[in-house]
Amino acid sequence: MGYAQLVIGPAGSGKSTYCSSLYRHCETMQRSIHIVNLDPAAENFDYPVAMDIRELINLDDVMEELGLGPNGGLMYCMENLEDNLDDWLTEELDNFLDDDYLVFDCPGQIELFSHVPVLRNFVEHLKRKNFNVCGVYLLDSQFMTDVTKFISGCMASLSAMIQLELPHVNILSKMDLVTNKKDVEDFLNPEPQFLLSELNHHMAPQFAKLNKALIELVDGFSMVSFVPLDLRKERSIQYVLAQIDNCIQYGEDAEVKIKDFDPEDDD
Ligand SMILES: Nc1nc2c(ncn2[C@@H]2O[C@H](COP(=O)(O)OP(=O)(O)OP(=O)(O)O)[C@@H](O)[C@H]2O)c(=O)[nH]1
Ligand SMILES: [Mg+2]
Repeated sequence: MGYAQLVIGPAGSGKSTYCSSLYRHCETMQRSIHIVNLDPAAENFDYPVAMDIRELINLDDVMEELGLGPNGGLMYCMENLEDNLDDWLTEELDNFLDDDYLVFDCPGQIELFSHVPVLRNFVEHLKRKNFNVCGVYLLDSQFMTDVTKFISGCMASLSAMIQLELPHVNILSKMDLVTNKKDVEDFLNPEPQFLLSELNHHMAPQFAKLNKALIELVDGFSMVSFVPLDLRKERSIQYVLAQIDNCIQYGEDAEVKIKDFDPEDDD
């Protein structure tokens, strides 16, 4: 059994920075973790890259040879990854041990988790290879200052969650940039009633029915919950990691072993 985080979220939401901070945190904790680059457009890395999509396909070559722009080129690369799940990915995964912990740093193009099946098939493949996978959705806290932005962020996260069908943890990134913590705290675990009244307050009266339907939808999926992440604080990283570990049952076997061990039995 392996463990994996699929780190997703809009462009610039802090995915790669999160991956490198997580790597350093685990290094300090003497915990083994491998970061995988799934972004064919990435160039600089703050973490050792354990596996790299750029070894499969090169974005510049694709753009030049097929006359595609950066986004079309990226989609082509990701579809190429999808075509190579059974050979390239399988071979690469064979390099890891049975209970290794992999973190996949994904590109930020929203298409990847809205209407193309690439990531979903990628995840299905990981599951077939016996990985416990968690979707880790990053949203920039800078976009979390009023209810309309919050709902729009929830919708994007929800569409990823539905598309991937994975245990899902929402993270509010870049908390160090938030000057007024109170503004954001309102949205970490909000009551549906609070969201609805805020939304009605922001929108013209003819949207009242739509607002109600939106809040019911978001509430119905019980996903209106974000874990704040402040990368300056070890404790914050540790807390986020514990939430994700819990989702993929990482460490539970170890815990059982400790619980089963009764020092009284020793004599
Ligand atoms: N202050 C602050 N800046 C951050 C944090 N995380 C990321 N950034 C900055 O936000 C920008 C984008 O960060 P990345 O980690 O590259 O974001 P990404 O989600 O990997 O972006 P794409 O790969 O392009 O989708 C960079 O300039 C980072 O330095 C954070 O926790 N605090
Ligand atoms: Mg990145």
